[in-house]
Amino acid sequence: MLSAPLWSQGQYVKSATCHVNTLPSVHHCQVPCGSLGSSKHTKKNYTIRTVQSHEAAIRSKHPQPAQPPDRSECLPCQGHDALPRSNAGDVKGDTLIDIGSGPTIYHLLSACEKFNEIIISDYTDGNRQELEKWLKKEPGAFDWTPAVKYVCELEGQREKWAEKEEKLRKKVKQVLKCDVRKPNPLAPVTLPAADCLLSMLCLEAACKDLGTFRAAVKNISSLVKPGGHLVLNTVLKGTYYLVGQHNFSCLGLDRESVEAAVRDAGCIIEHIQEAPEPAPGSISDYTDLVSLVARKQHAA
Ligand SMILES: C[S@@+](CC[C@H](N)C(=O)[O-])C[C@H]1O[C@@H](n2cnc3c(N)ncnc32)[C@H](O)[C@@H]1O
Repeated sequence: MLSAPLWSQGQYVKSATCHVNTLPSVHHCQVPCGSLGSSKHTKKNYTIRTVQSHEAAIRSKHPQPAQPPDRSECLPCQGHDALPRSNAGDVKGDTLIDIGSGPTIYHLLSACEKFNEIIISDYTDGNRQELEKWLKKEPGAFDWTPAVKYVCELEGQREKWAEKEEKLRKKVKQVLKCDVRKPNPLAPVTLPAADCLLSMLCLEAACKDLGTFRAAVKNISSLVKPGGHLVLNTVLKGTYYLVGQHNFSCLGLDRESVEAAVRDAGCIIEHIQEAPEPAPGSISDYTDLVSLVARKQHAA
C-alpha cells in the first residue's frame, strides 16, 4: 500500500494512497488512491481500493487475461489526511528515475507534469514487459484509465485524462532492469544523475534485512544529482504479504530506520509523514506508511 506523490502546482502533495504488494516474481496490487491536499479536494479524504493494478500485476506474471476487476472492491473508505502542502518545496526538474516501478504507472501520472524525461525500471522481466505493453498500447495492455481519470480529477482536469496518458507515454524514455542491491541499480546502464529519484514500496520488498535496506537507499541515492530529490514511500512493520496463495516476506521497518538510512545516504529530509495505514484485509500485516521527500546534499 502506498501513496503516490502528486506534483501539484509545483509542490509535492500526497494524492493517492495505493495498496500494492509486489514481489520479483508475483505481484498483487490494490491501487489507488486516497486523500489529497489541494484546497479543491480537501473533503475527499478516502482511499479507493481497486483491483485494477492487481490485475496488471497478475498479468505480468500470467499472460492470460485476468478476471475483470470486481467493482465492488472499488470502495471509498477512510483514508488518512493529506500531507501538508508546500513543505517539500518544488519537486520538479528535467529527469526522474523511478526504481521498482512494478507493472504500474499510477505514481507517474502527476510526475509527468513536472519532469521532461522519465526512466522507469523494475527487477522482473514480467513487470517491464507489462509496462512496455502499456507504453506501446499493445493488445492486452492493462487499462489504467480509471486511475488516470482519478488523478486528473485530483488535479482539477478530469476531462484531460487522454492527454495525460499520452503525455506520460511520451515522457517515458526508457524501461530498464534494476536491482537496488547493486551499487549502480541500473547496471550495466549508466545514466547521468537525475533531478529526482522516486521509489514506491520497493525497498521493503527487495531487502531482506536492515543492512541491505540501508545499502539500497545509498545505491538508489547515487542516481540523484546533488540538490536533487529523493521521494520514497515505504510501509512499516510489515513482515509478510500475500499474493494470491503465496506468502512473501516484507522487511519490517520503523520510521527511525528509514530516516537514518536516508540521512546516511547523504540526503536531508525536507518532508516526512508517517500515517497509520493498516493493510487491507489479511493480505499483509503492515501498520503504517511513511512518505518522505529528501534532498541530496552537495559534497562537502
Ligand atoms: C510492492 S512492488 C511496488 C511496485 C510499484 N512501485 C508500485 O508502487 O506499485 C515492489 C517492486 O519491487 C521490485 N523489486 C523486488 N526486488 C527488487 C530489487 N532487488 N531491485 C529492484 N526492484 C525490486 C518488484 O519487482 C516489485 O515490482
